Amino acid sequence: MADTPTPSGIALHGDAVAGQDGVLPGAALELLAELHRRFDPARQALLAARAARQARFDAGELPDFRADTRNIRDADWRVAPIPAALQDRRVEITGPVDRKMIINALNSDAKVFMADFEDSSSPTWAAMVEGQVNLRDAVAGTISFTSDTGKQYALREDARTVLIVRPRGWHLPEKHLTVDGASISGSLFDLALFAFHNAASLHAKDRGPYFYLPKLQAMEEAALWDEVMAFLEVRLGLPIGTMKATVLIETLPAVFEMDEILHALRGRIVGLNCGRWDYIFSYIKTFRRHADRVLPERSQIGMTVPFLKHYSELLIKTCHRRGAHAMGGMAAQIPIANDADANAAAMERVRNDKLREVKNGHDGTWVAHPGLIPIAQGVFDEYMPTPNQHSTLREDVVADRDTLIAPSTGSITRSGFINNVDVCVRYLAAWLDGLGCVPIHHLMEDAATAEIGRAQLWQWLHVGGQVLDDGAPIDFVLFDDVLATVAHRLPESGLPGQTRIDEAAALLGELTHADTLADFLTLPAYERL
Ligand SMILES: CC(=O)SCCNC(=O)CCNC(=O)[C@H](O)C(C)(C)COP(=O)(O)OP(=O)(O)OC[C@H]1O[C@@H](n2cnc3c(N)ncnc32)[C@H](O)[C@@H]1OP(=O)(O)O
Ligand SMILES: O=CC(=O)O
Ligand SMILES: [Mg+2]
Repeated sequence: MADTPTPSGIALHGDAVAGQDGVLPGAALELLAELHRRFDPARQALLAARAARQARFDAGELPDFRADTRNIRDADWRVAPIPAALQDRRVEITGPVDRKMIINALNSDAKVFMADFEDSSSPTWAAMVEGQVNLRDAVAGTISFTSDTGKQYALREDARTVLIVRPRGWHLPEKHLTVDGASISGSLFDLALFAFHNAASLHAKDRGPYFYLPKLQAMEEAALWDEVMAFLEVRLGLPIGTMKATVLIETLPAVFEMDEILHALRGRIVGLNCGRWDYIFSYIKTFRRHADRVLPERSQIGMTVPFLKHYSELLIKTCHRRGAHAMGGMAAQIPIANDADANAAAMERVRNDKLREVKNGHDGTWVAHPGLIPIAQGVFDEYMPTPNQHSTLREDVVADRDTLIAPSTGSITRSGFINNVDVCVRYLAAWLDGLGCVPIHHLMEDAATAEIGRAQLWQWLHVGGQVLDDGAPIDFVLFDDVLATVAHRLPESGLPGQTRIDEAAALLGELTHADTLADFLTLPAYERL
């Protein structure tokens, strides 16, 4: 690793990648350093608060609404008006920040493209820097790409899809840039660099900049985002409130602070989103020591399971009361080539998922693949003739603490157990190889979906007393045997990440045997990138 000398206190680590000098000029580095010095102590304190809260959950406490913020929940207030470009968000496509993906997504008929530095990105230095280059070119309208087969890609002149960027979550460091010897936060790096390069141009077009904020756990974390954005607005000469945010409610603690999160960002927030996959992961993580709330295998945890149904409906009620969008989430099915029946069944599942969302009152939804846009759009066009449905107040929804954390019934089958191991190893291998989103067994898998399998394996093995539906105990003999079989079989499979299978299996073994559930799979994995 070569270190590149830069302005005082700032160091770049690792081999320089194409486009790095353009993305990280001195002025951008100075801005990042200033952000780090100003805001990193607060970020560290918030991460420590997460750990302290989890320790209380581990000791038996249950999450609940906060007593000290009752006045925020009870008072009548609304979020700032939503800009024209974000009024209608019925279909949002998401995807990692590689060049072809960005062009295809912005050329799609989706209302929004969420360019993702988070769940669907493996944060190699090259991917993070190239992602900034690609987005800068996309905003400038000059992005183009030629594939290995010679296919040319460019933005359509009439492309109208609105860009929203999702930076990494507060927990993730960017180790290739240190300030005074400490890694900068991935969140600050992604958001600030994107704003530095594109804010003026987007603002001039009434297009933002707009952001999706992931994995928040508390209103204080939202308040920190608000401070960061206000600071950047001043530095970049934008009116306060120009940067708009949509917050993913994808952790269990956050569902108890939805009003508070909207309130903390009320000058700039336009909606909340049901990030269902991380939410399921967070439910498992929060209750990792609670044997009475162990979830069944992943295939049995659909959005109609009580704790998920109540969460999504309360999100709609909360948002609409405050004048904010209540965005739905991602169905994991993707088109299946070469098997018409399987494809029809997968598309029907997506359609039913979107139908449930629009009928419940969501204002829009996510798709993982362009082939799903017509399905989602068809359903929302049919049931939502207006740009959004904020007038659906859902005052009928009663979601108290107990319903939001309700235990689930179901089973753990042998194939469900094996599937968790198999998907985790395949996904981790791809991630270590630089791919953050891959199709596995015809489903979209990203960091959030993989976390479910990883956390379940740990919990099933550590909470005690778990058995498969055939009566076999879930123990380390079973796990080690399945892991060895999977790791032995996979190298034959011709998958992305094939060369990292052994490393992925070793990491899963280590994480699953550890006495404590690691907070995020991506933290130990990042050390190996
Ligand atoms: C839990 C969460 O956080 S959800 C949000 C994070 N997850 C995502 O964003 C999912 C993004 N989706 C993807 O990465 C991909 O769709 C995958 C990995 C699931 C499947 O990818 P592939 O197997 O390559 O799909 P497939 O071969 O069918 O792609 C067909 C075409 O659609 C394009 N495409 C696929 N997905 C997307 C997308 N999300 N956005 C734009 N274009 C896309 C491909 O680039 C390809 O283009 P081409 O014909 O010009 O070559
Ligand atoms: O980010 C989305 C999720 O479901 O997790
Ligand atoms: Mg997520």
